Amino acid sequence: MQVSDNLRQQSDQLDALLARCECLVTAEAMQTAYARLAGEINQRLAGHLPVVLAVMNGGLISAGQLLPRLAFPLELSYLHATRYRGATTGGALKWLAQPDIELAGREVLLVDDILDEGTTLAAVREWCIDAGAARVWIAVATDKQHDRKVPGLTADFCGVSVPDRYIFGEGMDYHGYFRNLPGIHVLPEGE
Ligand SMILES: O=P(O)(O)OC[C@H]1O[C@H](OP(=O)(O)OP(=O)(O)O)[C@H](O)[C@@H]1O
Ligand SMILES: Nc1nc2[nH]cnc2c(=O)[nH]1
Repeated sequence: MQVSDNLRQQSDQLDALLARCECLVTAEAMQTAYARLAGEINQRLAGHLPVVLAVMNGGLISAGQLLPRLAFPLELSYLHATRYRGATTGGALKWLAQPDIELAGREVLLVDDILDEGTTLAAVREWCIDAGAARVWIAVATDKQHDRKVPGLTADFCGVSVPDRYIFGEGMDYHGYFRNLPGIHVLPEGE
């Protein structure tokens, strides 16, 4: 099948953009961060039979990196709550899918790619508590450094701290693309 000129052009533009972007955290450094994060989670949650919830879409890669490194029985499900939907600034949270595991009385580990302002994880944590979760833990691959966080919301487990810029890779997108990129990348300043 022939790729349309339009798609080919878009693909070339994305390649050109990526070539101008800066890599903030290398793929190797992210592997080290996932391994440390998993070690911390193993220490805290082994024996608790937690429910691990990947926060889609961004949490897909973090969950995929962490889960094989968790050395205890757990149940896995996912939820899809989004407020950026391809944009570089956040809007209202929209739920697209809720978890299919009963959370009452369970310890729940939310896994996501980034804690930015915290609106997403605060709402998801609240939802889990309303569903009867005994305790909600938060694990993120990245934690963005600024003073706009939802008060009281912190990650229990964090891979790397990142500066206050729009980043992508390791599950995070740029207009829907680049989630599959290993490592953390930023747009050139001012773009
Ligand atoms: O801390 P916040 O400011 O709320 O931002 C963090 C959220 O933003 C991203 O999700 P997004 O809404 O982009 O959906 P996606 O996972 O499908 O990319 C990311 O995966 C987090 O869930
Ligand atoms: N891709 C991406 N998604 C986000 N969601 C919240 N902050 C960010 C960010 O910096 N990059």
